[in-house]
Amino acid sequence: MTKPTMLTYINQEPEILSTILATYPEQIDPVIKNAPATKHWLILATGSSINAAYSAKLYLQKMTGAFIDIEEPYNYLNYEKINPDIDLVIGISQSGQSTATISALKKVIKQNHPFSICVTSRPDTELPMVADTTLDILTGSEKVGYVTLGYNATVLSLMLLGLRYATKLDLINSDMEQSELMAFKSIVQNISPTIEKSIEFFQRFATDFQLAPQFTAIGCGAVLGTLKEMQTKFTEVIRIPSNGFELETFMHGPYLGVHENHRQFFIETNSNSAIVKKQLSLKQYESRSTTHIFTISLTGKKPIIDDGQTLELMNIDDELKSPLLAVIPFQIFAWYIAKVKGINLPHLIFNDFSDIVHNKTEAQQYV
Ligand SMILES: N[C@@H]1[C@@H](O)[C@H](O)[C@@H](COP(=O)(O)O)O[C@@H]1O
Repeated sequence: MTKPTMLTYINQEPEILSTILATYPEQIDPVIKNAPATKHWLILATGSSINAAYSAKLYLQKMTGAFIDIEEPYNYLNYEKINPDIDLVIGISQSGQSTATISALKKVIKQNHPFSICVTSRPDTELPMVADTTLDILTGSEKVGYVTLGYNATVLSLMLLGLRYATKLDLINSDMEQSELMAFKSIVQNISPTIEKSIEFFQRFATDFQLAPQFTAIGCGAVLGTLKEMQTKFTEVIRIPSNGFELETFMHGPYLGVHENHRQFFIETNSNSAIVKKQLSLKQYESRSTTHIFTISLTGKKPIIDDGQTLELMNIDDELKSPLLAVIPFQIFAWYIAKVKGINLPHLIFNDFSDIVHNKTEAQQYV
């Protein structure tokens, strides 16, 4: 049997995310069956899983009306004071074996006794044993450590958890629930065309990307998690300086690092006009220093600056759902850029890492 690659898993996203939708609400109902009404949520996760949490956060917040904090578990465990108002905690670990997430979740449960949910692809591991209930993201164990499928399955699973929870608590009615589901369906149906368009876009700019010494992605709102995932994925596989910055954050320091070979990606979503204007002014300013500016658009509008370097994706009216498609180009680019740069991803490196630093309860069997 041939070994799966990152691309194998990216190509499974249309099918698995459709399955997640098709099993709604049966998959989620048992998870929230005993959940009380809550107001202060805490999400603990690291790596791609915390990026997924940021991607779902604004949608979750809108649906549930809860205040949602997201924390890196190791820092939280060792330094932070636990807010006594936290009444629901979610620990996310796709492998179920990130040690800091397990320990931080235990600590919050011990102190506050909140309702606790584990989100994972492996319900048979350590993290689910700590929580009241487990939401399985239905991907099975992802054998490639540079996760792609698991990231997006986590984003959708979290969003649907929020949708069902809001329905259960009568915060939204069933018509609204159905219309949200229809919107998710049309986005998920668009994953395959988005993969194709992203590959075509990569092919057009393959040499430009291959020669890149540095990548930066910029955007705001719900795509904050996408920007962080771009940073994680590009660093993991392309292994050159790669950062994702919130729009305003970029304007307070990082802009000074621009140079003529800097590759910049701007993510455009259906934000309000003031944000659109501000982002455009930054893009125009940056284009004075580098010609390597690319835009990923989810607005359905023709680019204001028609520079031929815009990847026009589906129009997503509700910008809070944009992360589900916005990440696809970065996953595709990460895989193909690593390839053209001659990085042999199936050749595993730092194989003794987990054994020595104990970031996971056991070494992962990646391929
Ligand atoms: N290389 C992987 C990352 O891709 C992953 O995001 C992180 C967190 O993993 P988990 O979601 O299993 O807690 O673990 C590893 O470091």
